[in-house]
Amino acid sequence: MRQALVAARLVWRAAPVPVLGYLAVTLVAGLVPIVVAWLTKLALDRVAAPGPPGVLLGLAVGLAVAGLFTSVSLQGSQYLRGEVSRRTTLVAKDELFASVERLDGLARFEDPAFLDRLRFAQESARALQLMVDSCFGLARGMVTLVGFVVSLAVLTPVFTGVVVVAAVPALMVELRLSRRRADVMWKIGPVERREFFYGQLLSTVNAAKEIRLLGIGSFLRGRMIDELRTSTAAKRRLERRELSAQAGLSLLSAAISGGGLIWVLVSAGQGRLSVGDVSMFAAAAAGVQSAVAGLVSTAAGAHQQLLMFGHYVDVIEADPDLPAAAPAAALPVLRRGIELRDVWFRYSPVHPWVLRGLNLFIPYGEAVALVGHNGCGKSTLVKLLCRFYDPTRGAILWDGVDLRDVEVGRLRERIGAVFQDFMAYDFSAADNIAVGDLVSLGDQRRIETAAGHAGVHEMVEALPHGYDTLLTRMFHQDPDDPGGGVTLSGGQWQRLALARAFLREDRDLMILDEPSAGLDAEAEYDLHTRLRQIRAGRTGVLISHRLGAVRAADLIAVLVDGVIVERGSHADLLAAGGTYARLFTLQAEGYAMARSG
Ligand SMILES: Nc1ncnc2c1ncn2[C@@H]1O[C@H](COP(=O)(O)OP(=O)(O)OP(=O)(O)O)[C@@H](O)[C@H]1O
Repeated sequence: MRQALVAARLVWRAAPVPVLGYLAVTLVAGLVPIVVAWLTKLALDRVAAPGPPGVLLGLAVGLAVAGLFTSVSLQGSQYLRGEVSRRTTLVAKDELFASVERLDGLARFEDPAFLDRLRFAQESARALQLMVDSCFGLARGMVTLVGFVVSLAVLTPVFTGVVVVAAVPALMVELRLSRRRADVMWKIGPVERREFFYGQLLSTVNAAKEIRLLGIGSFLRGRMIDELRTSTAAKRRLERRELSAQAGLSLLSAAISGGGLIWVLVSAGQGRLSVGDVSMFAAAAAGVQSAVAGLVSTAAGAHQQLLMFGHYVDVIEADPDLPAAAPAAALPVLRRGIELRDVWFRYSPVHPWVLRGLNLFIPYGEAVALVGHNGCGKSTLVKLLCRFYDPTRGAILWDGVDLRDVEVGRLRERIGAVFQDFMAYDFSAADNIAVGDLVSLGDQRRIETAAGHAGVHEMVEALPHGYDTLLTRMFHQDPDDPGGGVTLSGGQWQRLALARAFLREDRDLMILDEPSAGLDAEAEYDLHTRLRQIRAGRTGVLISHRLGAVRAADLIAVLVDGVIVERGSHADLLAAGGTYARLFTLQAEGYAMARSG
């Protein structure tokens, strides 16, 4: 019922007029077969016992009008159906992705069950029309059924009862089958998602290099086909089961019709029924049975679509993934600093601890560098600062205010960041930068300044269409250009991501996670010099494995096994002779050996 209500409200909101028109045409179309059957019976009776020709003519005109309506209504209902479909898909998709956008954290996107649900929800959003079709099909079937049942009951009440009662097991069987179908679709959801993943992998340019060099194309194709075989086998099993159940139901209805036909012919032979009655019986018996069969399978279809639509409802009504404080506290402009107080974190109860009671103070106006081995939790800490997850235990305090007490959007407005796995959007160069702060969309001066800070302005200007150059070869630059856009190098992309972050340089906190990993030595030196100038006196967190890049930081914190084991300036840490000193010396020796060797 919940799904049905949500669906009905959505369809009504999206397309009230077309849906009413579609319903009206559908209901009238449900009446037409009954009208035709009665007109035919009356015409045949007139032919058998001739009367005034005007009556026959009137019946013939009536039949012609019914035929005309059938063909016109078919075109009209197809248009209205299309209109309902277009409008509902638009609204449903918008609503679905608005709900996905409302998920503030990342955990749901790492939950396979949620991802399966989301895929079904997307399919349901596109196929909402099928549900409307089924419901209207039910209404139309009911109109036809009631009309024929009444017509048949006039001739033979007993036979009518048998036909109607025979529909009950059919309905039960079909409903069971539809539940089973929805069950199977849910079970094979992950299989289909994996198949889709392999398909994507085999057709994207990013994977193409490695797949070709390593020669793993047929291996991946094999895996894709294995997944497809698994889902196909499950569907085949389901359809065989459906086939045998439906064959049984067909046998039942054939036996009932055969019995009825024998009775009618015998009665007509004995003169108890007219030729028109026989034709009425044939039309009504076939009409009732096909209406019952249609109703049963439409009801089953609607039932299955509702079950699938349940995933859509679950997604749009999903609880927030990060608890929201009510009322939310105000987030002050940062003046003292950010404190991570005894922070424990693991990605889920089944994952190991990443942070284990970490304490760190990021003072206002200072640059703090995080250093540590791969996988020690540096990027995780950054994700907690942006509140993509909440600490499992402990707290993060922004000038004393717990991040959990403020609205997530307010917090993120105060942060600029370049993530280690930054995005390369298939947009123009200008838009790739402008998404860093949407108000700058179209503000060429701001975009160019940010690009200048990131040392990428000249490169972008030299592109075939300057800032308007499309940075992808997936789409055409314009319809007359067969070549598509351009592809940037890794380092060029990284500078562009930096330009995006520089649009937010006035924010309270700037996070740079490996901002120079893809840059050449000169560009790296240049970047850090610029950063020092631009970010002087501002709060920042910098992560880098190149220790030369972090030595100028006000504070360097060394992370080992989820806790900070050393903190201090470059000089302090070198003097302390601990982990940082060892790592720094190793790197410095590497360079020195390279120079001497
Ligand atoms: N989304 C996730 N779900 C589960 N585990 C994760 C997730 N992201 C990271 N991890 C795990 O958390 C640990 C810390 O990862 P993190 O990315 O924070 O390390 P890092 O210090 O930034 O490493 P690197 O220097 O290699 O970038 C790793 O063991 C990693 O496997």
